[in-house]
Amino acid sequence: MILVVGGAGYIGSHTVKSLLDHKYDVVVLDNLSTGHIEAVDKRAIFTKGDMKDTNLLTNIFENYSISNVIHFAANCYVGESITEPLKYYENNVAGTISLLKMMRKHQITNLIFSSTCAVYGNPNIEKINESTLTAPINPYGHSKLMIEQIIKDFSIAYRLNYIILRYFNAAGADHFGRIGEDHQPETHLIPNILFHLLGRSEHISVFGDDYDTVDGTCIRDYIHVTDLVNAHILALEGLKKEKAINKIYNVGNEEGFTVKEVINKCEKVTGKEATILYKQKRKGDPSKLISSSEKISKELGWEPKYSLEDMIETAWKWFSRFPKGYKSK
Ligand SMILES: NC(=O)c1ccc[n+]([C@@H]2O[C@H](COP(=O)([O-])OP(=O)(O)OC[C@H]3O[C@@H](n4cnc5c(N)ncnc54)[C@H](O)[C@@H]3O)[C@@H](O)[C@H]2O)c1
Ligand SMILES: O=c1ccn([C@@H]2O[C@H](COP(=O)(O)OP(=O)(O)O[C@H]3O[C@H](CO)[C@H](O)[C@H](O)[C@H]3O)[C@@H](O)[C@H]2O)c(=O)[nH]1
Repeated sequence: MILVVGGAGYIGSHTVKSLLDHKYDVVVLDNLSTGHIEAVDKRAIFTKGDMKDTNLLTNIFENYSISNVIHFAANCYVGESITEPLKYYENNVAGTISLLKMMRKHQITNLIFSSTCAVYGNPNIEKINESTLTAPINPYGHSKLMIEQIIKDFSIAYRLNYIILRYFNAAGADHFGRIGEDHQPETHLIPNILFHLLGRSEHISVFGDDYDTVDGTCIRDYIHVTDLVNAHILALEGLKKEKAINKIYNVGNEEGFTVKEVINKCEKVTGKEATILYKQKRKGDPSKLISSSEKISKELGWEPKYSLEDMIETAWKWFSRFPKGYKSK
């Protein structure tokens, strides 16, 4: 049985569905701070609660035969992490320590952890690989890098097999439009462009237009949530065969798009025209992040299947059907 911590969130809920489709039994633990009960597939066992609640974790580990933990739970907004750093260190770092302690106590030895390209900070290179220097520029990135170190040290001292996945920018939704991205407030670029194109906001804000990039706006590497989910399925299978143990992998498309290019692509897919409002740079934003995902391709056989267009199309399908997210269901 797999314990998915944070399984009611955006990436977690898509992963839960796929795990169940792959015939894994799943228990979800989520405090619903940013997640949604409606996003959790009914075939999974759902427990509402916090990963810092040791009694609750004891109950879960005593009642279910958990072989692996997939850990998505975190606060994950770059901007908010600058204004509320303690929230990030407490929930992300202290929360993970609590989870690890309980895993140790109950002899659960397999972990997949959601890290981020934010651990690299603002590297001035074309493609980032796993050996690129880690130098976060915001508390969110710092919190994730601290957790990576804690997991490594924990694994040396006690028995733990781990895989750390450093995702680039997740986007898109389930291809059947059943679940999607629903954050309150939404800070991510693609949903905000699509909300605007749906008529739910007057304009799309673009944060900064004088970065050192082709058109002055930030470059990111967007990866379809389904491709990310597939990386977890492969990681789980890798851990089972012990061939990928204690590794860190980037997960991205190896292609960068500026904010303006993403807006253009959204206009093309939806056939609607956006009104852009240029604003100040957002604090803590690196100018360019593009992945090299060669390592995970070589070692786990992972390949991304979906383009930026696919991400926008599936997100558009989700937002058009459920313009108020899970509340409209
Ligand atoms: N979305 C991205 O582009 C992106 C990129 C890189 C890394 N990540 C990482 O992937 C993971 C999932 O991201 P997401 O976009 O799905 O975020 P999300 O906010 O949609 O999901 C996080 C889930 O964790 C739950 N949660 C938070 N704190 C908890 C706690 N203390 N106990 C129990 N549950 C708790 C939330 O309720 C939510 O359901 C995060 O760890 C994030 O840092 C996301
Ligand atoms: O309304 C918006 C929203 C975003 N942006 C810009 O679009 C780019 C992407 O921003 P997002 O907020 O969509 O994504 P981030 O790169 O800030 O962060 C996301 O990806 C990171 C990894 O890069 C983290 O892991 C994090 O969890 C996740 O939120 C940034 O340059 C941002 O300034 C805008 O111009 N307007």
